[in-house]
Amino acid sequence: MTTAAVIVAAGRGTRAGGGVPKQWRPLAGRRVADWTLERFRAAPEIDLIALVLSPDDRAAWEAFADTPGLILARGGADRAASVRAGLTALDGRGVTRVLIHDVARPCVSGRVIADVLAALDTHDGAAPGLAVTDALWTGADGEVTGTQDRSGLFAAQTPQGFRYDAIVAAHAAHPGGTADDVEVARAAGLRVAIVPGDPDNLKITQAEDFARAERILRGDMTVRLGNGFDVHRFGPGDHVTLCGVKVPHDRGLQGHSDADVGMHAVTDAIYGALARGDIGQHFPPSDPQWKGAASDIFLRHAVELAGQMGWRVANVDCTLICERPKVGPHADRMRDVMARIMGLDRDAVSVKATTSERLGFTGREEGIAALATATLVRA
Ligand SMILES: Nc1ccn([C@@H]2O[C@H](COP(=O)(O)OP(=O)(O)OP(=O)(O)O)[C@@H](O)[C@H]2O)c(=O)n1
Ligand SMILES: C[C@](O)(CO)[C@H](O)COP(=O)(O)O
Repeated sequence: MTTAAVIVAAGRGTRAGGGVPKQWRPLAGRRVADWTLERFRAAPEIDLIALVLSPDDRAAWEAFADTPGLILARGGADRAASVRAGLTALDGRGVTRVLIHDVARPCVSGRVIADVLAALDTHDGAAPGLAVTDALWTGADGEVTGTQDRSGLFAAQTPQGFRYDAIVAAHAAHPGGTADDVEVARAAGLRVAIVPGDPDNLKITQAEDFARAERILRGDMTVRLGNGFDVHRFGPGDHVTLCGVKVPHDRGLQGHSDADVGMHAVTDAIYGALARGDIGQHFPPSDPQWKGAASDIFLRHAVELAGQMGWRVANVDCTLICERPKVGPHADRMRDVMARIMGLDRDAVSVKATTSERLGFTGREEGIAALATATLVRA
């Protein structure tokens, strides 16, 4: 089963104003589109994403051109035409389920994505909806002209999910002019389930919606913590590399890279705070290009990834566990080296050491272990 997302981002955002289409405007430290894409990249169920762009948004085409897992499609004159372009771009890729989402809904949650997909087990389509709770009026010339029955009414959200072949056929058969893809699906006779929507999953439409979305995203989580742990065994050699510093020793540390156990633990703590796996996933030991690699490559990558995801490292704390070599005389140099790599002040980087009282593998001087904690804050 291959699950794709079509994110339609070819609109002009005329109601939001601002001189730039709303998806390219800043929001809580990133662009609206970056938040939306990140939400789908973070969803474990999503295998690939088609991003539908306006031919006029040349900078976006260039920026996203070589992004792995992202297929770019040329948008049309209205939303439905852009959806069709996204669906066509997925043709021949074995897609069985597709979620269609407005780029202008950057606060969509993993819960909503999962619920829509789960409902596709029993329905041809599924979409989040919020039961209307306010009274509904009709009005004209600034006056109320009547009250509408709100029972059974829902406010429709995205992502709207469908079996891929069914929604492609439904769009091909529809003359156009629809509000959303659920309308297209129902016109083709498909059954669409309503799953609980999320009040925070707003569509940025008017200028004032940016402030609400910003509050939601910033309030989402402002601090993240991650931990890292690593061990390397001793082997032949005349030095060890710890937290980027070459320390003379009567043995070396063994590993695929330079075996910098401290820097590896710090790197893993950052990946951990981002919930993005560990060094081995990003730099597989089976790949010969990382043999003997200096570990600053890994740490730089983790810090860059944090930036791309809207986070910055605030501080790290690393504890090296070994009987020898003595770390204390080198600790400040280690802090300086790692601070420079991460773009931090030395005060935000702690390196300390302990023995294990001659107990265990570190006590027997078979290897060195390292523990690290990283704090990330919103960039
Ligand atoms: N030709 C179009 C029109 C709209 N959309 C996308 O459809 C979604 C919902 O549309 P809407 O909120 O109406 O966005 P805009 O069309 O950009 O806004 P406006 O109507 O204010 O211009 C948005 O993600 C928008 O980018 C699209 O991909 N192609
Ligand atoms: C698809 C949609 O998000 C459902 O609420 C919405 O209809 C799209 O926005 P528009 O303002 O109607 O173009």
